[in-house]
Amino acid sequence: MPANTMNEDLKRERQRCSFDPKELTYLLDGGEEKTEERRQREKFFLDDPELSETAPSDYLSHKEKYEHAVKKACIVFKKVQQLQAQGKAGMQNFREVLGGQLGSAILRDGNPLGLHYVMFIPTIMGQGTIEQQAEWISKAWNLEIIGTYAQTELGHGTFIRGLETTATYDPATEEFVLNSPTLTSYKWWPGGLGHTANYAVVVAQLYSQGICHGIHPFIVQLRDEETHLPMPGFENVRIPWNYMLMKNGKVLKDGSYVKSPSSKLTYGTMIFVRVVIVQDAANYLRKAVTIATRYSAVRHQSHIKESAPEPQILDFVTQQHKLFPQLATYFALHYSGAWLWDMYNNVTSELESGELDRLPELHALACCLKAVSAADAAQGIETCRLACGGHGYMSCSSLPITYGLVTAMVTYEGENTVLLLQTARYLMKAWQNCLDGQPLTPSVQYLNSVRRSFGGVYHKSVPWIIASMQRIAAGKIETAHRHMNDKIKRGVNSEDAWNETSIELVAASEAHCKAFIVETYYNSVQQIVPSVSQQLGKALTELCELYAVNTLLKNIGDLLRYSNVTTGDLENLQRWLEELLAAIRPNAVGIVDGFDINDAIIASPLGAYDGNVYERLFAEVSKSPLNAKPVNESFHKYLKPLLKSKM
Ligand SMILES: CCCCCCCCCCCCCCCC(=O)SCCNC(=O)CCNC(=O)[C@H](O)C(C)(C)COP(=O)(O)OP(=O)(O)OC[C@H]1O[C@@H](n2cnc3c(N)ncnc32)[C@H](O)[C@@H]1OP(=O)(O)O
Ligand SMILES: Cc1cc2nc3c(=O)[nH]c(=O)nc-3n(C[C@H](O)[C@H](O)[C@H](O)COP(=O)(O)OP(=O)(O)OC[C@H]3O[C@@H](n4cnc5c(N)ncnc54)[C@H](O)[C@@H]3O)c2cc1C
Repeated sequence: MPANTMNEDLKRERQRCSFDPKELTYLLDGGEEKTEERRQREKFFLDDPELSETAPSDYLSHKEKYEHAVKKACIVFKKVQQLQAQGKAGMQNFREVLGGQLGSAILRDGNPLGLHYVMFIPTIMGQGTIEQQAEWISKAWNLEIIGTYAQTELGHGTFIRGLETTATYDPATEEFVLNSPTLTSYKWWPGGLGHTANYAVVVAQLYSQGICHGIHPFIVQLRDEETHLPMPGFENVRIPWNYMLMKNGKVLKDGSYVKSPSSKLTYGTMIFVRVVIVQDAANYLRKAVTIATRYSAVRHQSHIKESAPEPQILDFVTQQHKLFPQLATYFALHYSGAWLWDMYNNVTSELESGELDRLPELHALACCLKAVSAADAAQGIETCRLACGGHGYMSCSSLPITYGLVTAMVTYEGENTVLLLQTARYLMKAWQNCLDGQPLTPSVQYLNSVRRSFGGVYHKSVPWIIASMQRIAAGKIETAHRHMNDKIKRGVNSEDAWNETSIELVAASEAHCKAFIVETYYNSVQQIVPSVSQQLGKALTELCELYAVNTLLKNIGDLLRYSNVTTGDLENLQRWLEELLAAIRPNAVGIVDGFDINDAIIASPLGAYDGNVYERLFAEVSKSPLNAKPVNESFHKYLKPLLKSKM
């Protein structure tokens, strides 16, 4: 590939952009200094020859992939320690390096230590007493032990009250006896459980004095610290009394049980990971949309006008309609995720001082935001793949693997439908409170005002769209609530009525979440615009408007059902959408440049900064071991005899 050549189309795109992409980068990183620190950090890892790929891991066997991943995870860990020693990395950077987009670029096939950092350590911090934290945290930080989070069993992932593993307290020896007596009680899915971890937080039903007290977390050693040989399996395994994490519920040495202020505090780590997922989903989406946008600026195909040369595929308005909403969705999830992170931190510190009031609202928001961000990012990444035609299907494009990582988010840490139903539970109570004139929490305040009006007159503004989406959400909440209560009045018991209404309940939850995202995104942009250049402010505003208009247009049926919108208003909305796509078009490449994702993290011939798509694609396929020899052995072994036999 010729060195230092830049694709001519991308050069032109960069000249057309109305703002300086660096300004966007600094905004997203939190300042120029932060950008510089991030870039240095990335360089520190990506320039390490031991971490850079000599050949794509696609061509390795499963076993080799695992061994390769462990080797790299260990190198990464040592490098993080070096940074920490120099005061250049904190907990947040740990997450970025080990779990964020940098981590996923270095450890393309998964991080064997991921669960150690994302769930094992946070569980000890959130559920362990001060003494237990003192005992376990430094060992875990220094990787003297490697942990995982073993909750899901073969028979149960969602319904954790139904877990079968038991931990029975024996006061005579001051030990817990752990048992997984059936096939369905085997722990199944925990990351790193098979070969990497030597300890786990095991979630089990606590029995003491003959009474079951529900699920609780226990630290269990899985493998010998020296030989790494597995400890005897989960049949009557004894662990010391103080291996039960007892910050919340406790068993005293005599076996009496002291209840937690809320049994749901045991579910705390899950809330933490759901909050983290919103940001991660956004970051994976921005990587995919960077690839697809740059590719679409470089790729020429077909005609718009027969007389003109083949256009960049980015000039097809349908292509813009595939990609630009994904650009906007990134920002929407980024700002909603940041908002949720702040709320999480505030509520967590309130919990520390015994205040539990805001936990239900946090749970309701974390559930629906995790579900919607995972689903929308997965769908958005798939749209980006399709937007790259055949080349997007190639594994080296990085789009299939990115989709694979994000679609897993739909299932893990609470399956999406199940989480939306948790939010629906909260919304049904909120609607009842609204009817009863009871106070409402901030995120559902809108129900009060929307209840009184069927809709305002159309005006071309995001506040009108927010109001419309709130009307849709309130309408759906009201309908589900009414339908469920009608059933109950007709004699259906409340649990069956809930199940029978659950399609509408899930839809209500999604609508509530979408209204929340649009409002949070809009408020964030309103706050930012005065502090940035007029050009960047305009670009950010257009993206926000696009997200709002496009989301509303995707819900035309609901809009017609729940507001007094006219068909003329819908035509106005469609025109507005088309105007926005045209306005964003010149800035599209500048926006993804502003994301400032290093080429090694992009890891796709379609999306590199220089736009040398075809040269890079060719270089990539040349790496396949299949292409090393002109004739593969299988020809002589199988094809040739078959061809001969036909002669
Ligand atoms: C630093 C390095 C980084 C490295 C980075 C590497 C990358 C790495 C990527 C990540 C990788 C992750 C990998 C996945 C790891 C797993 O997937 S771990 C397993 C996760 N499992 C789950 O999420 C299970 C989902 N299920 C559940 O959460 C619960 O069973 C359910 C669905 C919430 C139901 O629970 P339940 O006890 O039956 O509750 P339910 O009767 O429905 O409700 C009772 C009450 O509790 C409330 N409630 C339920 N849950 C909660 C809660 N959490 N809080 C507060 N209240 C709650 C309800 O709102 C309800 O309230 P009321 O309406 O009665 O007032
Ligand atoms: C990549 C990956 C990594 C994971 N890592 C871990 C880990 O490290 N540790 C760990 O403990 N677990 C882990 N898990 C397990 C994960 O948390 C569970 O798979 C998840 O919680 C879903 O539970 P399930 O598999 O039992 O699905 P199920 O609950 O069996 O879901 C199957 C279907 O049933 C539906 N359903 C279930 N209950 C309800 C309901 N109440 N109402 C309506 N519909 C319902 C669901 O919507 C879904 O359509 C991981 C899973 C994956 C995929």
